[in-house]
Amino acid sequence: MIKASIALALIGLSVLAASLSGAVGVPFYLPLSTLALAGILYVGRGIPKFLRIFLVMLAATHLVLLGLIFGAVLGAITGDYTGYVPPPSAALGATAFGAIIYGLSYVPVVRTICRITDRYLDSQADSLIQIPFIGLVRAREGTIGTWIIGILIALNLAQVALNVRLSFFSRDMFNALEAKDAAAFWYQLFVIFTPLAVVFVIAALTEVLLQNVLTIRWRAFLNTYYVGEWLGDGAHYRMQLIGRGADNPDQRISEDLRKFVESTYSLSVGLMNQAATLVSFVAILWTISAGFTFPGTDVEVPGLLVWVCAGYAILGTWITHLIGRPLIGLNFEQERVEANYRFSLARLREYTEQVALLSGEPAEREGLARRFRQIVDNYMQIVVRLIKLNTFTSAYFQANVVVPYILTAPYYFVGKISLGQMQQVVGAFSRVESALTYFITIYTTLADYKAVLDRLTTFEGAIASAQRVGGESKLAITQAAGRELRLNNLDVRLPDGSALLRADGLAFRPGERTLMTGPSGSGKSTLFRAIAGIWPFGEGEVLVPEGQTMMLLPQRPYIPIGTLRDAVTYPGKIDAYTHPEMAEALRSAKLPQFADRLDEERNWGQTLSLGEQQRLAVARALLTKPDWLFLDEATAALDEPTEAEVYRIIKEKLPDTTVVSIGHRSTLAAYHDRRIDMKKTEGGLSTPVDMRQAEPAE
Ligand SMILES: Nc1ncnc2c1ncn2[C@@H]1O[C@H](COP(=O)(O)OP(=O)(O)OP(=O)(O)O)[C@@H](O)[C@H]1O
Repeated sequence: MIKASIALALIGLSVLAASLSGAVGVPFYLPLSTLALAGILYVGRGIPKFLRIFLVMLAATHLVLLGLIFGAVLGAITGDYTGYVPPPSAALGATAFGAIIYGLSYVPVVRTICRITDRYLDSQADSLIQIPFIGLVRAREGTIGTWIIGILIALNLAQVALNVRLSFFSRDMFNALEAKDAAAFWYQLFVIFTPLAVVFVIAALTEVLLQNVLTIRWRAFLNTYYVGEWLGDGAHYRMQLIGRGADNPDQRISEDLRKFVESTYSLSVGLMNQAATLVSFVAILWTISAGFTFPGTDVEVPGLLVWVCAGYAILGTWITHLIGRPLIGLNFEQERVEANYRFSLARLREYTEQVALLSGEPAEREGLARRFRQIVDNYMQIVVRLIKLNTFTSAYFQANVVVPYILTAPYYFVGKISLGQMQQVVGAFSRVESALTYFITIYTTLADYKAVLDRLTTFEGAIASAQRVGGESKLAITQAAGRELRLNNLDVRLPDGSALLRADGLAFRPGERTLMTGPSGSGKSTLFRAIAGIWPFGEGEVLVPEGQTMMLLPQRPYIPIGTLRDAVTYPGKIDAYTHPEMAEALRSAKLPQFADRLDEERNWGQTLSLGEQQRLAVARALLTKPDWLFLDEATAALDEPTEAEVYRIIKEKLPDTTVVSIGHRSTLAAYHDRRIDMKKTEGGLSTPVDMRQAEPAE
């Protein structure tokens, strides 16, 4: 609060300096505006780092401008200064921008942007960067990002300054032409223009290079961060259990992060560039307009050209908006129908076998054609709209060429301005006009950017709730001495809080093979999830023998995209096992035909039958040799003789592994020593009952 008041007072000071500058002059307002900017910098120490970079760079610009102005004053005294004299308003502009940036740090949406951005700028990760002429430099990633953004801001401001200087070159060159002064003309061309043009090209190239380096490094950092948060501590699974803001994480991580980085850069630096351009060239137009009278009258209008230019830009943008407005909805619709079509194709690719079996190709073709027709129909509407819009914008752009001449010609003919000044107005007019147009049309980009920001924040929110649910879970997995796995006072619930099952004192003993049976939906798989530590809803304790490894095989195993070697070693490291070990595991798991295809890369999840996928998972278990192996209907797709063979192999190859299975087939009982049946109690709650104890005859 105190800081905001100080900043407000400083902004007031800077405005006061602005209003008095005309009356009191440079010596008065320069120290005042410097003091104001220094004050804003001082109170701005607490604002987000991203905004602070802009503040610091503006302060630096302010100092450079001050230097130029003092140089000019000094030059005027000694009489040999011929360079560019920045108007006092330029230094004041820097102060005003500083104040605006400080104010922005209080806007909620800007704070959200800075929160995501500062994550990168504060990154402590050790990193390397290749700097031309210096070589590889080691620094913290956040420091590298901060420096690149700082340099990019400086380059953008330098380009604005160069444009301003070039507009004076244009004035002087045309004045030389008008005066038929050949020496002055060549001087302007070679001594003034050429070095400026070289600097301009170098600045533009450096900007392109740095901008691309920045966006990819920034995106890489955010990508690692978001993927880490999403996958960390099982948040990805819990997010879909609680189901809030969890849709399409793929889009959020790939698309939205890319758009966030690109738009944050282009909007922030772009806005600053356009604002600086606007202020600089408005100052030029304002100065040249001095003494201009309203056409046909004797009334002097201060800054006449500025008002005409603003009116012209607003009128043009307004008409563009009226004609182009439907394009926003049409483009949105186009993205939607394109996405629908893409999704239909991807779905067809996934279910190609089912479609072929049902001879569903004609139906698919018709469905695809219908969806594609939507693309074409919408596209045609866009084309019609674009033609209307282009008719106006082309005419407007053509008019842009002559309008400034029409505006200034009368003043030129009466000798109020020189040909050079007329030329300078033409350039300044187009820059002010395009800067104003940029501000007015940016809202469509902002709407898109806001949507990206919302998707990222809801995604973060979903990750945070998933982490909270995990952290606050009263369902404890405790490592304990001893060799038994024991459930103490365990109440497992559904995500909505309703009770699902209760187990107290149930123990799984090492070496004993246990089969869990029970009606579908009674909670057998959920109990496995609780034991594995991924189910957060409920309370109680699962005592796990200390230091022992656990592996759970679900009914449909996950097969990653890649080689068979990737699939069989998942989630372990690919080089954790030798080629013969993997081949042997596949042979033991009754997949001998794949033993020499380990390096073949294909979508194995789609190629292998469900039974083969289940045997592949068994091969993983044979390689991993866990202390505890939980099989959740993990052999349900196998024929009975193969299932029997798989259980025999597990017993033979993993003699020290304790097996707990879930299954419905009665034949499974033969491979287990003990049966636990999930019974429903009167309240609808499930509870595991030890059938060996309950029915000793079995
Ligand atoms: N993420 C979830 N959200 C809501 N309810 C769930 C969720 N996961 C499971 N359930 C519910 O919990 C109950 C138990 O499911 P679970 O898969 O554990 O049963 P199961 O005994 O293994 O069944 P089956 O023998 O058919 O595999 C079911 O009624 C199921 O609908």
